[in-house]
Amino acid sequence: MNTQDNYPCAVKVSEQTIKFLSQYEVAPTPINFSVIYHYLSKSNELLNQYIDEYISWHGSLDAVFIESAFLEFFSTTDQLERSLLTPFEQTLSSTMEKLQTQVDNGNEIASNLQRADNVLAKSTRQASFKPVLKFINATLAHSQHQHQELNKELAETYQQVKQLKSQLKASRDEAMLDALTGLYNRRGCDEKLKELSKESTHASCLIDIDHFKNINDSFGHAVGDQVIQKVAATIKEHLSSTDFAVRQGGEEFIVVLANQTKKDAKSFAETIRIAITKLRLKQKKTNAYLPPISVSVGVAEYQESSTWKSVFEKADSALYQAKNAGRNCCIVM
Ligand SMILES: Nc1nc2c(ncn2[C@@H]2O[C@H](COP(=O)(O)OP(=O)(O)OP(=O)(O)O)[C@@H](O)[C@H]2O)c(=O)[nH]1
Repeated sequence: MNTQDNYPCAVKVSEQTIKFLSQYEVAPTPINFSVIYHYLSKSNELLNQYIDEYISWHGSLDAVFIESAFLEFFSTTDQLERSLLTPFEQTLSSTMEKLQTQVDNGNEIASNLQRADNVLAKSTRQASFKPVLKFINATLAHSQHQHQELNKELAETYQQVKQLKSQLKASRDEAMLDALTGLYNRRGCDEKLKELSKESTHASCLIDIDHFKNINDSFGHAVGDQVIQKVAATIKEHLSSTDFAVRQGGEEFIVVLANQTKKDAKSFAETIRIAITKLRLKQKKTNAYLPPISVSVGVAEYQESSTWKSVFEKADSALYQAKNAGRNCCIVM
């Protein structure tokens, strides 16, 4: 059953999941919910076999087994969010709505009872109904109180799910970033490239710090790291909202300029190159200035029939030429 894009179907399976879990007296926690939701939607044959075998052998289910199924069949944060948190959040939200409707209905009944009570108060003949009315009122009040308490608990769980989702998003975003510079890493680069239109023209700049080994050798690795950070910050300052920058590794960076040509990229690369030559970096320990820094840049263009792999290879050849041409320059291919 494909519940992915089918909201009514997903709600139905969510409700069946809650019933199923309560039948086996297993709490509807996000993990239990997710595993059984997938089991009932028959989205994974192996998962179904795994659970069916356990039930036929033990005649029951328990949270420890369900957690083992979770570890076996669900692992990445993406799966976790898609398969577990989102359906769980939807079910919680629809359950809360239903409860609220019941509380509202209860309020209406309570006000009707109050009206009946007022009428009876004026009549001495119907006095025997009064204790009955009182009993119904007390039962209703008790049930409403329970509903409200349950709703409060569900609202708290709902908040926890929301928090978990934003933590997952933060950790997913973090996994796409380079820890030293805050630019995208290779994985982030792959993800960002997927967002670009395959039919448009884009440009790529490959930027490499010149003679970086000398900086490390003369001032140490920590200063080398600070130079990398400074160059990354300079690149970042010049990006528009549609561009993105990547630390490809070591002292090499990629900038992708969305919907721009290699001519645009050349002028962007020149701006960056000049800005970097103007940096005046001081070593904190000695207060001495570091020698001027420069970068070489290779530019290549993505067109409709290109692959990004071929574009980066072209940019790499252009960068190689820029290094051979004496560095501190930009070559377009
Ligand atoms: N500080 C620091 N150094 C790094 C890092 N990653 C790589 N390196 C160093 O960067 C240096 C790169 O040196 P090379 O590839 O020879 O290039 P280069 O000295 O910049 O010379 P050209 O590119 O030819 O101008 C090596 O010494 C690496 O050890 C890093 O994360 N931090």
